[in-house]
Parts: sequence; C-alpha cells; structure tokens
Amino acid sequence: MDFKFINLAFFFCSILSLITLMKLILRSLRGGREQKLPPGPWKLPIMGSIHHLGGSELHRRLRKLSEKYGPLMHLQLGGISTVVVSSAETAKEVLNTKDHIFGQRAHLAGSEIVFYGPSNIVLSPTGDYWKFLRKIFSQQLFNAARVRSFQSIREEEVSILVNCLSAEAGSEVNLTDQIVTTACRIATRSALGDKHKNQVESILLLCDMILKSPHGIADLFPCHTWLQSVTGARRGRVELRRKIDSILENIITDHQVGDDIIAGEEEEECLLSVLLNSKRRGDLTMDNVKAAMLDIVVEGFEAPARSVEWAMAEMVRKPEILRRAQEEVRQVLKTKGNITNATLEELKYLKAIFKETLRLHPPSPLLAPRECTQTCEINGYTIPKTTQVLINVWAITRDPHYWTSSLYEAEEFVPERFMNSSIDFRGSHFEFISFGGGKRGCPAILFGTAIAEILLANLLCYFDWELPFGVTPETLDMAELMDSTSKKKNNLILVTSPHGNLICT
Ligand code: HEM
Repeated sequence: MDFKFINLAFFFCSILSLITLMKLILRSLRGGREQKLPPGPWKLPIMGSIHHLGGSELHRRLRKLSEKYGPLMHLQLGGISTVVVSSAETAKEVLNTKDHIFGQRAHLAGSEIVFYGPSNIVLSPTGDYWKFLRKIFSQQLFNAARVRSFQSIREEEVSILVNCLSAEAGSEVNLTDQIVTTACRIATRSALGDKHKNQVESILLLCDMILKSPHGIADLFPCHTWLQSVTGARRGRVELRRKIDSILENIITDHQVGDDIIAGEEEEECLLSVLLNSKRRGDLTMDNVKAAMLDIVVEGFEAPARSVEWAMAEMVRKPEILRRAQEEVRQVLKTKGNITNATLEELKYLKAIFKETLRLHPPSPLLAPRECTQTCEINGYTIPKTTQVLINVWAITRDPHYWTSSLYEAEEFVPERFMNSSIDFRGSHFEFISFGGGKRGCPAILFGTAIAEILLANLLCYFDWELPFGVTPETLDMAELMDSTSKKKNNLILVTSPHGNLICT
C-alpha cells in the first residue's frame, strides 16, 4: 500500500469527520459492548494510525511499531480496522489454528475493476469458484508431474540466457533484466503454450502496469465509494482495465486461431486452453479467464525472478559463498553431464541459498491481506469480524528470536544455517512462511522453485561473476523497492565471464 498520499488526506478529513462522529454517537447510544482490541500506537480522528507509517517501506515501519506494541497490534488505517501479526506463534494462530476464520482475503479497493470481480485466484473470495480455479491451476501447472513436464521449456529458455550472457563476456550486464525476461518466458510458455513465445514483451508490460498502479487515500475509506470518483482513482483503474483487456484479448485471439482442441483429448493441453474450454462449457466467463491469466502475469515469474536477483546480489557480496555454490554445481555437473531435475536434487548448498534468500528477502514481505470472518480471540485480545489482517512475513523471517544462534545472526546471509536443518517453507514452520500458509498459501511452490533453481544453477555453473569497477561488496546497492513483490530498487549490474570449457553452446 502506498502511503505517500498522507498529506492529501487532511482535505477529506473534514467531510469524513462529520460522518464518523455521527456513527460513533449512534454506536454509543446503542450501548456497544467494550472490546479489548490488541494494543497499538495512538490514533488521530479519521486518519487513525496512518501518520505512524510514513518514511520507510511499510513492512519495516510495522516491524518497528511491533517492537513496541507486540506481535499482535491494532492499527486504524483510515476506515480500515487492521491487526498486524509479527510473530511465528501468532501467525500459527491465524494461518493454522484459526484458518477457518482467517482463510478469506480482505477486499482490496479497486480490485473489482482491475482483477475482474476480483475473480483471480489470489484475490477471489474463498469458496467454490476459488476452489474450482485453484484445481485447474494445480492440474495444469502446479502439480509435480506437470512441473517435471515443463523441464524442456526451462532448459531451452535457460540455454538461450546462457548463450546471451556468453556473448557479453567481460562486460557489464543488466542481470536483473535477463533473469526477469527468462523467468517470464518460462512461465508464459508453461502456462499459455508455445504460441505465445513472442508475447513476452506484452506480458512484461502488463505486469509492470499492474504492479505500478497507484493506491490513494480513497482506498483507505472503502465505505465511502464516492471518494473513488472524486479522487480520480476509479477513472485511473478503468483506464488500466482497458489496457489490460486489450493485451489479454490479443493473447486469447492468437491462442484461438486454429485451436480446435477439446478439453481432455490432448494430454499436453496448456492451462489457457483448459480455461477457454471451461468458458465454452459455461463453467467460466471470459472475464474469469482473463482474471486467471492475471495470476500468471502477476504471480507467475516475478517472485522466482526476484529471488534469483537477490540471491546473486547476496552472493557477490560474499565471494566465499559464491565460490562454494559454484564448486558444488560444477562438481555435480562433471558427473551428471547437464543440469536436469535429478541434478538439481543433488545441489544441497544451492537449495540452502534459495531458502536463505527467501528468508531474508521474502517476495511478499506482507501476505496479501486476510479478513477475519467471525469475531474471535487471539492472545487474549478481541479480533472483531471484518478486521483486516496483515501478516508481516519479513519481520518474522528476520526475527532474532528464531534466527539468531551462537553461530549466525538473523540479519546475516548465511545459507549454512539450512544445511543440517529440517526447517522448510512449505507452511508448517511458522517462522519461515515466505510462501504463506493455510488454505490460501502459495499453491505454486514446486513450479516457482523449479524456475528459480534452474536459473541459479546455470548462472553459477557457466559463469564467474564480479562487481563492476568501483563497486565493492560494502557499497553494492541493496536498496529494496516494494510494489507487490520485494525487489532490488536498482537493477543488479554485474560483470560476467564464461567459466572454463564448461560453457554450453
Ligand atoms: C519464489 C516463488 C514464490 C513465492 C515466494 C510465492 C509466495 C506466495 C505468497 C507469500 C502467497 C500468499 C500466501 C498466503 O496468503 O498465505 C502466494 C500466493 C499465491 N501464489 Fe505464490 N509465490 C511464488 C511463486 C508463485 C508462482 C510462480 C505462481 C504461479 C502462478 C504463484 C501463484 C500464486 C497464487 C495463485 C497464489 C494465491 C493463492 C490463494 O490465494 O489461494 N506463486 N504466493
């Protein structure tokens, strides 16, 4: 959520204060029972706690506040009553013990326009429609057999990347762009089919437009829908939706040219064909199909790509880790010949690097907001129905209480901490919830991990990496930028040189 608009807020305060005051008077006349909300910072009338959130990225500000107010904290974000969870124990309460109460997404302002309802998996309400869509994605994209079947796509795309980087030997390369484009090509071909190889540019553009779509003051007062019109937020979103429609319709039209596949007849049918067949059968509308495509556009490649970007940035700052990772992958390759699924299974150190990267740089530092569907108690505090719940993954996966030991500091990048550890990110270790958890947890762990690991293995195997002239491990810019994924603020630029005679052709 973008809080730069705080200054504008005061314009609306006077209008809203009157309405809210009347509501408060009515409530007190009705004699509402006193609820013990979790503690939180002091609140202004109307704006609530927003003035505490300026400055750094939201997850950092929230951690700072939770150091003072505890692992369950109440904030009033304009009209949205919010609790913030910042410990593994409390996250377990929300994601596991009370998943039946918190396994619902909160409504995000404007998502009905941009995300068609919303009817994409990430934002649609938990229910039969959401289950139906998740099942299609699981059958066509996310299950182990399907992920294995995309191996040739991953290999082809990564070998294009390797050849491209080889041509840049000795010079500075924009590694971020290369990684994002390759991950996007893999996700696009796997989900939409080979026909769409050449539409990767449009998909990257679409992703960028959606991630950069602004939020505004109106989003904090969802009850006052007129604010969306007065502030122009609605107009902006309708315009964005028009652009999204145009790109998605092009892709769908191309897909349908000469496409007479009937669901179930073709084993290798892609996700998009299955979605379109469901539409033909009347199980989905065209808007549902487009919304589902947005799950690929927004989720399908950004998170794996950004984890590879962070992993490379962390490793070039710690050459001993880089060297150890390169030795491992080169050694395994000598005996196995090339990087396959089986080879990746043997790369224990590389897997530890991926985990450590997701720990220090979870792509979603705050899980997509959930909503409390029935008033309940956590840690002795009341969480009223309809409260928005933010889980601060970033605070939890860096918490010294779980991650500092006699050997390692929580804030340090040390893959070794995972070498003899059974902790993983599959949703049962609540101190490591980089893929979320509970029924709304990420369904694409295998799909995303496969993309990230093959990229990392190839970058480490076939190339040596150095910082550009004048940049040292201490001065490498590690600033982060948050849109919907955490990424490096500035692209990762490194000097590459092909390694020995292992280079593939
Ligand atoms: C490194 C890779 C990835 C990470 C770390 C990651 C992380 C996450 C997280 C934290 C959530 C929210 C979970 C929650 O609220 O508990 C999520 C949800 C989701 N992710 Fe991923 N993700 C990754 C890759 C992918 C990929 C490649 C896809 C492919 C489309 C994907 C599709 C989804 C979907 C559809 C949801 C929504 C699930 C729901 O609400 O039912 N993710 N992911």
